[in-house]
Amino acid sequence: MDAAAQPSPEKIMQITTGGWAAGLLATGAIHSVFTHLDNGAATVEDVATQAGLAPRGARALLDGLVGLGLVEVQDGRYRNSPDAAAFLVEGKPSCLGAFAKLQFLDMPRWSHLPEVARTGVPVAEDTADVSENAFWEELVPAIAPLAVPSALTAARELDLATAGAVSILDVGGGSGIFSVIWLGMNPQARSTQIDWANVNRIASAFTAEHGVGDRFRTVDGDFHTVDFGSGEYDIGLYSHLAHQETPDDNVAVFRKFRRALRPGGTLVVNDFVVDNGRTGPPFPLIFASMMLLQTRHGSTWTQDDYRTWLQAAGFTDVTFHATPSPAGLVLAR
Ligand SMILES: C[S@@+](CC[C@H](N)C(=O)[O-])C[C@H]1O[C@@H](n2cnc3c(N)ncnc32)[C@H](O)[C@@H]1O
Repeated sequence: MDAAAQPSPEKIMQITTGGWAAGLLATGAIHSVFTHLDNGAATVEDVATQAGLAPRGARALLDGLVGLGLVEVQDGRYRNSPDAAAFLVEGKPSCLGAFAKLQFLDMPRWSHLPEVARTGVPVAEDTADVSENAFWEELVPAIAPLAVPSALTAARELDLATAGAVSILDVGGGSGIFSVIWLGMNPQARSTQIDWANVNRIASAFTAEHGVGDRFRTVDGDFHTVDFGSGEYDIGLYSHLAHQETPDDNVAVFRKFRRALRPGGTLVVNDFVVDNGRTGPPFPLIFASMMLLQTRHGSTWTQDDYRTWLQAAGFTDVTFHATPSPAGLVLAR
C-alpha cells in the first residue's frame, strides 16, 4: 500500500501529547529561554549557563522547542523562530510568556473535563461570577498582549486616531490595555472602565505607566448592576466578556450600552466568535470547553447569536471583522 494513502496517527499523537507542548513552551518561558536567545545565547552551553539550567535540561528543552517550531537550529547554534521572537521575548508589549505560564499552571483543571462534561457545571469555586476574584489579577496582565491586534483593528475601523475628543466606556476592561492603545493614539480621547476594584487598581497603574492615566477613570463594581449612564459615550467596549455570560445577560448588557452611547455611537465587542453552524474557527470552538470548565453558563457564541442579541438591544447595524488573532470583532451601531 502507498504510504501516503495510509492513515497516519500523527495528528492524534500531537493532540494526545499536547500537554507536553504546553509544558515545553511554559518551561521555556519560565526559564526565559527565548529572552536569552534574543540576547545572543546560541549554544546549549550558553542557554544552560545563562538560564541556570542543567546541560542535560537545556539540551532536552531546546530539542523540544525545535520540535515545536519555536526555536531553529543550524550547526549546533540556536535562535528564536519568528513567532517566538515576536511573542515570547520578555519586555516586548506583545509577550505572551505570562499567558503561557498561567495556562500551564492551570492544566490540572482540565483533568475535571470528563466530569464537568457529564454534569455541565464547573467543579471549582473560582468561577467568573465571583466578586473581586484574585484570579482576574493574574489573568488580566497575562492576556493584555492578546488584545493588541483587536485594539489596532478596531481603531482602524473606527478611525480612532483622528476621531477627536471621543469618550469611551470599557466594561470589564481588565488591564486597561484598550485604553492604553486608544488613548495613546488619540490625545483627546478619554475612557472610563467598569471593573472590580482589585482589577481597576491594576488598570490605573498600567494606564499611568503608559502616560494616559490622566484621561482614564474607573468605576468599581459588578457591571450587571452598575449604571452605565445615558448618552455619554461615543464608543462602548465589551472585550472577552460575552463568553462568560448567559444569552439573557448579554442582551441586558447590550441594552445598557445602547442607552449609554450617544446617537451614532459604536459598541465594539471583541471575543472568540464562532461561525454559524459551529464549523470553526478552531480556537473559538475549543475555547467553549474552557468556559464549560470555568463558568456556570459561558460558551463561545455564533455570529447569529450576537446579531440577534444586539438587534434585541436596539442596535441596527451589526458587522463582523477578523483580526490577526483568534478573536473577532463585532461592531454595532
Ligand atoms: C477575560 S477578562 C477581559 C479583560 C479585558 N476586557 C481584555 O479583553 O483584555 C474579563 C474582565 O472582566 C472583569 N469582570 C468579570 N465579571 C465582572 C463583573 N460581573 N463585573 C465587573 N467586572 C467583571 C474581570 O475582572 C476582568 O477584568
